[in-house]
Amino acid sequence: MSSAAFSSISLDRGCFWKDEVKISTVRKLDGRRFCIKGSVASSPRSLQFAKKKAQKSEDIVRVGVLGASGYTGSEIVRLIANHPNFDITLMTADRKAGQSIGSVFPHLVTQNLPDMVAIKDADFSNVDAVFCCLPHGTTQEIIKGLPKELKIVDLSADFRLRNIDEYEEWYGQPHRAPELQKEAIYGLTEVLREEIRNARLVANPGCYPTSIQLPLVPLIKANLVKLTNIIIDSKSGVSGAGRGAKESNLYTEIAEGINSYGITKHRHVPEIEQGLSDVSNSKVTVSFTPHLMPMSRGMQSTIYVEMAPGVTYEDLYHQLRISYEDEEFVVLLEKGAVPHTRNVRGSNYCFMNVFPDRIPGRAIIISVIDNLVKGASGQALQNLNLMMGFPENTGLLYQALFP
Ligand SMILES: NC(=O)C1=CN([C@@H]2O[C@H](COP(=O)(O)OP(=O)(O)OC[C@H]3O[C@@H](n4cnc5c(N)ncnc54)[C@H](OP(=O)(O)O)[C@@H]3O)[C@@H](O)[C@H]2O)C=CC1
Ligand SMILES: CC(=O)N[C@@H](CCC(=O)OP(=O)(O)O)C(=O)O
Repeated sequence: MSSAAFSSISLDRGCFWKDEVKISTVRKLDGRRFCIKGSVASSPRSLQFAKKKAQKSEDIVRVGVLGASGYTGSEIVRLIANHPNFDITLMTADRKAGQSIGSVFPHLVTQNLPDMVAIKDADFSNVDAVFCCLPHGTTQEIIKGLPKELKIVDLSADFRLRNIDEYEEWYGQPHRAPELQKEAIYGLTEVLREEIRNARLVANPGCYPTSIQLPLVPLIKANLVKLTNIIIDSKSGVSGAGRGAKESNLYTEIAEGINSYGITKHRHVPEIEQGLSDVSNSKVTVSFTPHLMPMSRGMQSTIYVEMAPGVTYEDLYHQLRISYEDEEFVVLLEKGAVPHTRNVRGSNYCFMNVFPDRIPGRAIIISVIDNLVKGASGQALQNLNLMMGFPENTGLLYQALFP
């Protein structure tokens, strides 16, 4: 089926309400229907009700956002505005310390939140959990100094690599909190859900590794693809590089063109290889080339694989279908439908599909996410929901922005 045909297919979501809780029914693109159990209401009236109800039962988690003045921090603030059980009690910034969130991000001006403070002035006595949205390197020192009872979801790369020598090799600096590294759980939600549920410190995956591991992990686990010769070509929106001013990210440098970068040495390579090796029980290596696209958010990974002997494209499609049919945020499109970044923009969904290559024995996989949501803050919220015992989808049921 062509991409034009895909635009006429609807996800056919329906819903009903029970005790102010929204129960959604969804028909996946292959026609089967399932229920999203107990999705919390997202209408403003019901949201207020849910918050009041939660306050009564003291079911509110007090959340700190470290690095709220950055792109991923501000996405956390946007998402939590729709969360019935999470309240932000602390936000930090560096250069923008002392400012309100609305003055730094005018789209968040309606949020009635405390001003952002410098980390050194942060008071954690009113905080149960933090999202750490800081640059790598800085993060290890800061997390080391946080109260030990805090639950932490770290969006940086500082605790993703189990091997601290590998961290030093790829990040060019020694690991400054190796004792915490041992405790950290890698936060690829759909793959490590049970471990994440019981974790105190979660290392949220990088955006490229999320878009790549979600399709490859089930296929590698099922021994359907060869572990050699995996070629990955990824493209990212510019927000992937953060809000800090850099000459190479000026409009004039980015618009009307694309460029590859980090060829053979991008620091997500060891993270991708660690995740794929874990599920195959042998060392997997990949060729990975990222590209910068003239768009603000969105990410696509195109993955070329050689299938194991006797395996067909139909087997890959079937495996992805059974792996993700009960997952809310990973959607395998109908056969032939092409994933578009714009169809996941602003949402926590990963859309994917697999195509037979014209070269016998090979297949092409495409997956798309919003780098700031499923690739960062959305997945982080999904993880904190699990760590705090709430339904994983709470506060995350946004459809993509369109157009
Ligand atoms: N952008 C993306 O798509 C993704 C990003 N990530 C990771 O998430 C983390 C945050 O990324 P992003 O939001 O894009 O980055 P930004 O550059 O947009 O924001 C960084 C934040 O950290 C603060 N900060 C910077 N230096 C310090 C410091 N020395 N001490 C305290 N605070 C500091 C900044 O404050 P101020 O602005 O006030 O100076 C700002 O709030 C990074 O580790 C990034 O790699 C992960 C997945 C995807
Ligand atoms: C477009 C762009 O520059 N993207 C970033 C990746 C963003 C990300 O996920 O980085 P972390 O591993 O630090 O969390 C990069 O290539 O470095």
